[in-house]
Amino acid sequence: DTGSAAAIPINEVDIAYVTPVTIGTPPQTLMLDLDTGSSDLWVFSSLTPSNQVRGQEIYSPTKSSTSKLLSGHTWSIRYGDGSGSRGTVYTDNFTIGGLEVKSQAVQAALEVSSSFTQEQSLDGLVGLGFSALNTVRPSSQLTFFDNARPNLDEEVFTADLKYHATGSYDFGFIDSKKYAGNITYTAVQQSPGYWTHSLSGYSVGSGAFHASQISGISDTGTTLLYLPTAIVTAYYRQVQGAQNSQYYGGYVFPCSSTLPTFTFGIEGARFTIPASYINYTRISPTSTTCYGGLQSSSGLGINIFGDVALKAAFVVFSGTNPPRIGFAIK
Ligand SMILES: CC(C)(C)S(=O)(=O)N[C@@H](Cc1ccccc1)C(=O)N[C@@H](Cc1c[nH]c[nH+]1)C(=O)N[C@@H](CC1CCCCC1)C(O)(O)C(F)(F)C(=O)NCCN1CCOCC1
Repeated sequence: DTGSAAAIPINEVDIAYVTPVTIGTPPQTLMLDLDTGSSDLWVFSSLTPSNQVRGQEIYSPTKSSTSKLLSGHTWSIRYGDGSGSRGTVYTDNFTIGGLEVKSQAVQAALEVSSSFTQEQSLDGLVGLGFSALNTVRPSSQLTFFDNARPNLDEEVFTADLKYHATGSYDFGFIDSKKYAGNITYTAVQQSPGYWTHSLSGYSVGSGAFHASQISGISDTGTTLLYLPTAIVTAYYRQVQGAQNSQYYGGYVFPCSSTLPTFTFGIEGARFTIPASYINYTRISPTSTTCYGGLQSSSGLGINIFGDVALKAAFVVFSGTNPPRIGFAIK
């Protein structure tokens, strides 16, 4: 089997991407954020208190003839930006882009934090990390990818995220029309459950390439690119008027600045992030100060290769044994 679905930016600065999925019988369509940085599939539901729902589509298990309560099971998750949710668990038929998993664990929210309530374009998440990270207790549940894997033509899914445009996620096949040249693969270390791998180095603008192993996670659910402070200061040293603002919690610069590109290595291959991706957003609609798409990871404890980096490439998440991740120019 295979599947293919759209990855649609939820706002004009690509803060996140959502994908249409269907749950249950008859199918209920929700827009979910496919997130390789976590492994819970959770949705706004008919069980979510109405004062916590603001425009989101909800999953109603009682309206689905194929839903089953996974009795006695609960879940609770906290994300890196402090947001979180918790609830109960059903199994039901779940489809992404024509690829169906019967009795997928669907985690129905009984409570969501305010940032989820405020994000009306996001009806929940599909965790595509390793199932070891799933928070359902007493027995943890498998991700959509892990459930689908035995039926996939190839044990892969791919991410083709785009700058200010709709991209795609494919399951079970690698679409050679979506990239140019070869795919360069590198080893993934799957503990504790992220797609953890190394970059082989970086360069700023037309500067020399600095070879160094930089370990981090490729995370479709994180907006920006977070790297070690030394690399980030080297980058912003090239930007007139840039400063690391305590007030804004990161590097800001005059929106009129000319930014250099940023290149990262995967083994021997090189991927260049255009300057426009790093001129992330104005700090407020009328401001002439802009916030960078490359920020320091020092507060996170982990380097995160988020959407700003991933949208510069065609990325193959390979569930083979051992797992690996591939990058190609597009
Ligand atoms: C633009 C921005 C200022 C950087 S943002 O912070 O607002 N962007 C958020 C994403 C977002 C999109 C839309 C609306 C609101 C928030 C962002 O990039 N958050 C990151 C990480 C971060 C921390 N600090 C700065 N950024 C995050 O938490 N990403 C998680 C998914 C998000 C959660 C909020 C909703 C959108 C999806 C994540 O799963 O990718 C993660 F990997 F970072 C994470 O937290 N994974 C949870 C891992 N646990 C480990 C223990 O077992 C359970 C799972």
